[in-house]
Amino acid sequence: MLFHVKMTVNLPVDMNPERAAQLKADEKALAQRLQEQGKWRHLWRIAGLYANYSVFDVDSVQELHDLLMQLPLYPYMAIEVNALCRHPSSIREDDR
Ligand SMILES: O=C(O)C[C@H]1C=CC(=O)O1
Repeated sequence: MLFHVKMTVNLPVDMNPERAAQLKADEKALAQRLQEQGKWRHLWRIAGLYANYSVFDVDSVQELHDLLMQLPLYPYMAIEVNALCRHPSSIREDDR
């Protein structure tokens, strides 16, 4: 199942810089692990914003929920989720 996810990060302006750096490093490590596993299929920066558009490929809504909740930056994110399905005009045979 594919889901389009928008994540907007809002770190508190008074957050300790070392704490912020650690959260970002932990987030990057998990994001790269999930990409290697094929769960986090696309990750794009939204130009000009501390935000991304992502596509997740998961087995269930519950799995998506659990992945998002475990992101280190989750407490500081606004997240929007849209379920995707195949477009009848798509020429990509490998997309579900
Ligand atoms: O930078 C972001 O968009 C937030 C988050 C998503 C992946 C990652 O490494 O950090």
